[in-house]
Amino acid sequence: MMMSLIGLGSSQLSSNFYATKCPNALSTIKSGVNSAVSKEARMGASLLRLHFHDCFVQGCDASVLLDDTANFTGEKTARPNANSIRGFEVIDTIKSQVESLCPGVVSCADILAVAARDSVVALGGPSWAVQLGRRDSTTASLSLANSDLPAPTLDLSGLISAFSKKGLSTTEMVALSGGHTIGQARCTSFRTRIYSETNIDPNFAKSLQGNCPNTTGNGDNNLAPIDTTSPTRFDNAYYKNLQVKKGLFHSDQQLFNGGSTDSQVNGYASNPSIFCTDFANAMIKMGNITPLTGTSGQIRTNCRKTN
Ligand code: HEM
Ligand SMILES: [Ca+2]
Repeated sequence: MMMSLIGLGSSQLSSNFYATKCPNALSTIKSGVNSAVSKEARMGASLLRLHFHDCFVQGCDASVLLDDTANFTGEKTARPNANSIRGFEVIDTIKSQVESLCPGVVSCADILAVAARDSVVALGGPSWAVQLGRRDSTTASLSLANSDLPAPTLDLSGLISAFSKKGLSTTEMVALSGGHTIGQARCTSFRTRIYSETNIDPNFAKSLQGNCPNTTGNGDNNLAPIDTTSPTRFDNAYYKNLQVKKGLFHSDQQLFNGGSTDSQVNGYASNPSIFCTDFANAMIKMGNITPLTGTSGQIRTNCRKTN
């Protein structure tokens, strides 16, 4: 008994945290996600990415959701987030439903973790038991968002160290990168790759150039699917694309470029169920990055601002 009370960090989270405190919390979140994803499939991708961008900055504490104000600087203007992360209105809607059900009980950080899982499921991917009991930060970090969220220009060694800094292994990094099986990216995130790199399928590069002009400032926000084959299906096509040099980002193609992670990409490309298992386990691990628990932090009433 004493041992479980003394439990450290992520071991304080549990999958039944809201079972008596707010029994309908999880079904309410699931309905909110399903309704948003049925209106726009891409929203599933955007919600998955929100959880990732939360957890890599100060841990999974909903810091990413805090709005900038005259006297508060959040993470939304960080380079990887600005003009890019989305889904805040969906989280607002879910939060207000959960608040009317159980005021002051369910954290924004937990809503992000559950919404990420439900998004993956809604798009045909694996499910997992989300660990719960995270609390919300009263702070955010623009500088950590700029330094710790991986850039699409990173080489394999940079990707490995960005994940290692968060306690995630190279194997987990390759599995989590499979999140790029869904969603869209802006021209500015892949322009250099499609005009200057040689480890890219030439026809793939040419077709992307049509909607992403070479000159910076032209079409910067034009979108392309990250998984060119099935952008609204959570499958293993991302890895199959890498095998034929159709990774959209420089960083994606780094996972299959003659280096140490090629064999894992081959494994996931040929065995989708191993990818799904590894992805689910790595998501649980990512969701355990330095949560606030116990009496740390707070349960925000409005995910965009502290109480
Ligand atoms: C491995 C290092 C990673 C890098 C360098 C990276 C980089 C990026 C970039 C540049 C974009 C496009 C942003 C834009 O152009 O607006 C993007 C989108 C996305 N990323 Fe990643 N990412 C990484 C890992 C992850 C992980 C671990 C996940 C989730 C498990 C993830 C999920 C997504 C999703 C779903 C989108 C599309 C979002 C949407 O359509 O709204 N990424 N990523
Ligand atoms: Ca955070």
